Amino acid sequence: MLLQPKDSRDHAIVIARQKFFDDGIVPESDVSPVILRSWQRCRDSGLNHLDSRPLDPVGRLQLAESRERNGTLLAHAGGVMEHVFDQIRASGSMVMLADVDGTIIHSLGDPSFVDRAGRVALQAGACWSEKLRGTNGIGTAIEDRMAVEVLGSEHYLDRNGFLTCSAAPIFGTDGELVGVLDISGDFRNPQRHTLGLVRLSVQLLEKRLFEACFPNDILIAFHPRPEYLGSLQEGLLALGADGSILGANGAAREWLARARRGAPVSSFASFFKIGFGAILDRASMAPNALLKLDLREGGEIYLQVRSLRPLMVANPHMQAMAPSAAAVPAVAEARPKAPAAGGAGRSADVSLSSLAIGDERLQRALDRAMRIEGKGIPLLIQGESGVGKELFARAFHNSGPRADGPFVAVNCAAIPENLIESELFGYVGGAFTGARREGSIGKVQLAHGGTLFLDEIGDMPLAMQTRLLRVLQERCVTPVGSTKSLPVDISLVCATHHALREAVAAGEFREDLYYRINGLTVTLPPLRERSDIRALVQSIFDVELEEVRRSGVSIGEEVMGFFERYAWPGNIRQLHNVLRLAVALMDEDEDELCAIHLPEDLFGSEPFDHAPSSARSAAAVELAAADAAPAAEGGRLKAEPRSLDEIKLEAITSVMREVGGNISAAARRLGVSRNTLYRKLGRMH
Ligand SMILES: Nc1ncnc2c1ncn2[C@@H]1O[C@H](COP(=O)(O)OP(=O)(O)OP(=O)(O)O)[C@@H](O)[C@H]1O
Repeated sequence: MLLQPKDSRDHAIVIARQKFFDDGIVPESDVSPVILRSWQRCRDSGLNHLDSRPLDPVGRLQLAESRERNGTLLAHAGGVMEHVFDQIRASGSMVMLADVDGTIIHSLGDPSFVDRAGRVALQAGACWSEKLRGTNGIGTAIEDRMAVEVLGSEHYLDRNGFLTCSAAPIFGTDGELVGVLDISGDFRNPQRHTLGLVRLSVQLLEKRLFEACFPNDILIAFHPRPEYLGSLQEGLLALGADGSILGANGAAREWLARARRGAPVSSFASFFKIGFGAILDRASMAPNALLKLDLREGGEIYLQVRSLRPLMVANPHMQAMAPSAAAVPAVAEARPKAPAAGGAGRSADVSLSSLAIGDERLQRALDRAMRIEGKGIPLLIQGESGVGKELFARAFHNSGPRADGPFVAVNCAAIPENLIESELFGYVGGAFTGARREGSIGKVQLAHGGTLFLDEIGDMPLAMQTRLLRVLQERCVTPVGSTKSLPVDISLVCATHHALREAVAAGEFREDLYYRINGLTVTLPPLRERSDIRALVQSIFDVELEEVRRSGVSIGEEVMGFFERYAWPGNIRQLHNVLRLAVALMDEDEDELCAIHLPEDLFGSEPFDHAPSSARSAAAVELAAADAAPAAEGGRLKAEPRSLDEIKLEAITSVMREVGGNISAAARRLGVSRNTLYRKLGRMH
């Protein structure tokens, strides 16, 4: 459309409306194609431009559900919207965030330019889909998947002619639509550059969503011109440790498609001339440096490695080299824990009696739990992280009458807040954006006839606590998006390392739910306070030896004494990992576990110089816990029994430490290529 003075432009649109609505003429020269396309869509769907019926906002529950589904989007959009609002505060405009259906889920600003009814229409809960409200910023941006400006009379419904709207669609990491950002104000006071501001804000938001989606992967930014690195125009790729492309932002997607002339690009290697391992080596030597690379298809590009987190986890020395990346928060593990490999029997066949190996406090907990088997009394297990709460829960299940039924574990702290509901209760097909067409069965339903284990129940959001309470009271579950309740018969076991009573007092945990889940509470002792450490060490060691088909290996008295005195901040999980690593480090001909098989970071270079006691420095304790962490994660996620490969990976970690994190040196020492080493390290996470 030609740029005209405001009044004459308004006038031209008003005339065009008359031609369109009264005479049925399509005024192509007077109206922009995007508006005209939208008018035609609205007319084809039977919408009357004179329609003035009031439109009710969606119900509170529906709004709450949408806000929960869009939790990640909301979390990142909040700051961006406030920043935008600061820029336009004086103009009396509103900033709005809508979901993919066009429902406003967050709005900022006071629309003093409209009456009360108009104000309601611009608040959270109002739906601005094109189907309901005709041509408008939000609805038309959704339909056309592009940024649009809808000024005054360009709105399809006469009654919306008081508005001017600038909106841009927000795309997720797979290029799917996740929402719309819109700025709306009085049509008599249009602001120049508003559409540009919306576009920029959406780019910023998409960038934040991208970074949040791949916190544990290698991120590289690139652009053909170095001055664009760090700008919103840069391409961003998330890569696995083997160089496979896990995600690309909009700029990267466009650019890759152009560079490969439409052919799919699945890995770094198919794109750049230089090997991925060499890039990472250079980046670890000079973090944040700009690297100039030659492309396979010709030409060159500038690139910056932003996050090396997967490699840093394997190699703590690299953290010091890449401080910006070190700040990337670890993402909670969304998958339920895989069965733990137990020293006192494997999790699949562990029973309450097999856990009893001599500690009195533990014995009391086991006795009490045995007494409530099969009686339908919920069990609450308390204790520090890593003391074996999940193993205890499995043992409780295996020892009771439901042993042949399912044991379903859910880690409430590990599931993003907006997914807990669908994870627990399931959903029907099409219940929300991103939902699988065939729907999904929730964990509560999966546990029907067996045991539902809710780990870290203290971290369950309040809204979910209410829903869970209803399920426990009514013994029925209603999947998201369904109206049908399904009966469920479950035995409930919960675990927490929080003092739940205090959480109740602080109003963070529902009191009624607290009483419902703690029919019986047992508290498992921390490892340092157990009197049966020796027996526990021996039984875990035996299982680890068996896994690598070894026998006839004993534990040196010096080491055993150390184990008994050590503070074990990571409890049995840490002990388990220390023993697993020790077995991997022992040569075939060695028949005694001694100090040299233990992680240096745990005990220092002279293992027994630092008598372990509560007097140990906090830093040393932290180191020990950190040392156990990578293996702990690996151990939790992998199904038993462990393969030789997994044991090798743990040995690689140790060589990496020895060579100070130098990938090339580690590769030389291990006799493999750097790429193989990166691949193996990547597989660990
Ligand atoms: N009695 C035991 N014998 C052998 N291994 C054990 C025992 N108890 C726990 N473990 C091992 O310790 C690790 C941690 O156990 P588990 O996951 O049950 O602890 P947790 O208290 O639930 O931890 P968190 O609070 O972090 O979820 C697992 O690898 C498990 O196999």
